[in-house]
Amino acid sequence: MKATAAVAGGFNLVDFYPWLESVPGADGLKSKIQKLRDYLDVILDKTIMEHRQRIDSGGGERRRDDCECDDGEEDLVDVLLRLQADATHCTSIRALHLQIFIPTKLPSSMPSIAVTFTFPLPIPIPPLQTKTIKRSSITIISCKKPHHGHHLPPGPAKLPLIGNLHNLFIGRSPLPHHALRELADEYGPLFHLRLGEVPSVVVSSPEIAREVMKTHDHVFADRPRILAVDIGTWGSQDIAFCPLGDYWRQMKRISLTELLGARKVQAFSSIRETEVSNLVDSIRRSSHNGENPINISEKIYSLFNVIICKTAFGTHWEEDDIIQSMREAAQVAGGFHVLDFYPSLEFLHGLSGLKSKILRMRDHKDVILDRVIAEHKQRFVQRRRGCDGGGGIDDVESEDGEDFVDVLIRLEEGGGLQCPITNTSIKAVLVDLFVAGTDTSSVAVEWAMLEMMNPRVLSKAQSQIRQALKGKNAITDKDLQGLTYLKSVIKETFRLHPSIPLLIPRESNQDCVVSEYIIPAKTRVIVNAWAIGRDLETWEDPESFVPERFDGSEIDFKGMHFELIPFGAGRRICPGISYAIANIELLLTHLLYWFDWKLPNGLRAEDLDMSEVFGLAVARKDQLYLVAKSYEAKDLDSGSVEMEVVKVEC
Ligand code: HEM
Repeated sequence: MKATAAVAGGFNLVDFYPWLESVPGADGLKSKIQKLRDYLDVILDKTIMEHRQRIDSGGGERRRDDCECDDGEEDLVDVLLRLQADATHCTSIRALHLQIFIPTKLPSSMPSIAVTFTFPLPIPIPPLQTKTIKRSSITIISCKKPHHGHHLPPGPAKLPLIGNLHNLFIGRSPLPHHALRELADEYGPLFHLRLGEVPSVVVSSPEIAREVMKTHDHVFADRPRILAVDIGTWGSQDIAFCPLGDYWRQMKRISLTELLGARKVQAFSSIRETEVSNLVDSIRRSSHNGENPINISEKIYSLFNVIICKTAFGTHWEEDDIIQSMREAAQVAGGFHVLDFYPSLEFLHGLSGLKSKILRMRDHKDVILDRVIAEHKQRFVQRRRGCDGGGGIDDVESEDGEDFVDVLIRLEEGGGLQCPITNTSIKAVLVDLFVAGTDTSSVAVEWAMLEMMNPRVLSKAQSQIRQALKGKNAITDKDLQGLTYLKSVIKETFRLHPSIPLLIPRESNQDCVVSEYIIPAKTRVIVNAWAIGRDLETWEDPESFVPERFDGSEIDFKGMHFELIPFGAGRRICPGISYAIANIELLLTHLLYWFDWKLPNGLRAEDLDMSEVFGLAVARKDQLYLVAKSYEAKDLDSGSVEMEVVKVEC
């Protein structure tokens, strides 16, 4: 070490005549240094190995906080090994400058030695501000970092190859939104993970959600490419997963103005009202005078399936292969398949059989949707011919009774779009709307019904509805305005059970500082709306279902209040909010107006297993069976018609 210090002083002949370096053996310095280095190599390798062994045998279990503070436990080798293990820091480092003072007896011409080593990439950069750490005779006094001192958010240590997948899948809840909340409890509301190959951050507080989805929305509005979804949507030609760009902008605008806007939601009201009335009849029939508990989950799902089919395609398919393949598409869209975390290993999708399964599902959808589009195009041409009074395409632009396919064909035929619509993009958008519009709404109603098995909430909701609609035989959208308690029940349901608990993943398109941490470009951003809805600092008694918490509160779910974001926020916000809420409100009003509900066999809500299954939309694992006591409109004045309930199958 002394000898190293002496040559590092820079008073050697070769330092003044750099060209001498190429002269073999000039002033003997090179060979001297090489000898020194070889000697140090042996000693330092041994030292590093000993430290590594100590860390591996338990010293490595130190908590992050302990490691970061200058607590006298770590020496310099420990610090550097810890940073090396935490590979996340490699991504943002430019260089690490260590200036080392070696206080030793030196030639009198040199009062002390200050040697600066500059380590190039990928030496990891420490997650600390410029800071002095004294360790025996060595002092790190400067540490240059990019991004003005910002570093990555905290997170658990990464393992080679799998990164933090073990933190998600081993020893924690099997449901990603639960596991991620547990991690947020340890690492805070913004933490960093490497999921396989994918650098990710997880957002678990309203404040950080606001920063990501509002302040820096332009940075975080892209979507990661999820292979299964990409194949299933003909190369992400849909709206939900297509990359930010002109195509997405155009299709989002079309979805908001032509497909799901207020005018269109109003235009679809007759489909909604007819189908909900049909469901009421079907429940009356299936309850067999109250003898059979009803599988309400199935009924609700079928209803939303019919409604979306009719609004999208103008017709309705029974539950068959295509519906099944749409449902399976929803499962893979969750983006938590382990293969999604190894994008460079696409061939694994092939080996696992996932790719061929998705291709099979897509081929099946291809056949059916090609046929649907061809039929609609034929009808479009006939309508154009029928009204060809010289007006051409304008004559068929009457939007009455248009379903989604009609609208998209009209826009395709009309031309003039920045990004032309093709049959393939129509198919991708249809799959999107079907997947996004069915399960999401049906699980919301299912959770609402389940939470209303709390008799206090149920009777309060029913008495407001029955009071407001007293004597009505037909209920329409217009009757729903004043149903404030029902609206609070829906908000509370979304708070505790957001249909898509982790929203749809986002991806950053450039480096960005959030809450004083740097989030590099191409980081996957997961917003845990489920954890935010249960945040202890935001909500009082967050685990309880209390719709009254919204009394007199302005909080709603339209993307302005980041404590409640079941539909997301910012430019990627769900365009189907009005459509979904119109369906959900009408259905719940009918269910509560026409029937009294209870759990079969004297069960209470707290007896139910609330376990969930993960997919794009998260439903309860078990289907919900309920018993209905039916009311006829005429009975609302004169009292209830009792329908006995006997059998229980749960
Ligand atoms: C309860 C019902 C629904 C819930 C909870 C829901 C939730 C969501 C969420 C969380 C997102 C991602 C937002 C973000 O990244 O910030 C989303 C996007 C989307 N939703 Fe919904 N949704 C529902 C119903 C619907 C319906 C009925 C449709 C259409 C028929 C629909 C179509 C879409 C589309 C196209 C996107 C992608 C938007 C984009 O990426 O720009 N959703 N939805």
